[in-house]
Amino acid sequence: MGAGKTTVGRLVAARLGVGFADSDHVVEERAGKPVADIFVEDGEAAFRSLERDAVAWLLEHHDGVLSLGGGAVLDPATRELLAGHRVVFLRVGLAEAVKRVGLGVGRPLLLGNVRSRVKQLLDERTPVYQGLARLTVETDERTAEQVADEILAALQSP
Ligand SMILES: Nc1ncnc2c1ncn2[C@@H]1O[C@H](COP(=O)(O)OP(=O)(O)O)[C@@H](O)[C@H]1O
Ligand SMILES: O=C(O)C1=C[C@@H](OP(=O)(O)O)[C@@H](O)[C@H](O)C1
Ligand SMILES: [Mg+2]
Repeated sequence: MGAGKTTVGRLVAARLGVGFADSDHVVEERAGKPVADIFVEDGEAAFRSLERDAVAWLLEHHDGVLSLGGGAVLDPATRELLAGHRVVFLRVGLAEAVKRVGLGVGRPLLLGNVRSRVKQLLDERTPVYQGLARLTVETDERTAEQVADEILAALQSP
């Protein structure tokens, strides 16, 4: 969270002239409410189930750039579906992630102590992200535009 997946994904899609989708947006559309409300009213397991279905649907039907929520790849079935896709890991450091997510409003997993939650999630998830990524891009001290440029350069080189 806060790595810039939604922001940078949209920029990369615009520069390539292809479609853009974000799994959180599809989940919100299907549920008819924001992610934060799904967590509070239905629980994380319900969110993960909607997320798994949304990602599976998007990987089959959406052509272009897809941004996932930060926890989507914790699901083994989702990881399998991503095999063969050009997965990009946007790496973000603890301090920068905390700065970007602010109070964590809209990101229910960060409520409470944002810094300690971000640290815990980075520690748990970084090996998963590294294992899946074809390309890893550092995002600290770079604008979203610079991150998008780096992804495009790397994906377009042979
Ligand atoms: N490289 C960057 N540098 C500074 N701010 C950024 C960068 N990428 C994204 N942001 C900002 O950080 C916040 C979180 O970005 P977002 O795209 O929602 O991240 P994610 O989808 O990975 O959680 C947004 O306010 C966005 O404008
Ligand atoms: O990391 C996570 O588990 C989550 C990340 C969020 O998306 P972003 O990574 O786009 O903020 C959103 O899917 C939900 O709040 C859970
Ligand atoms: Mg996002």
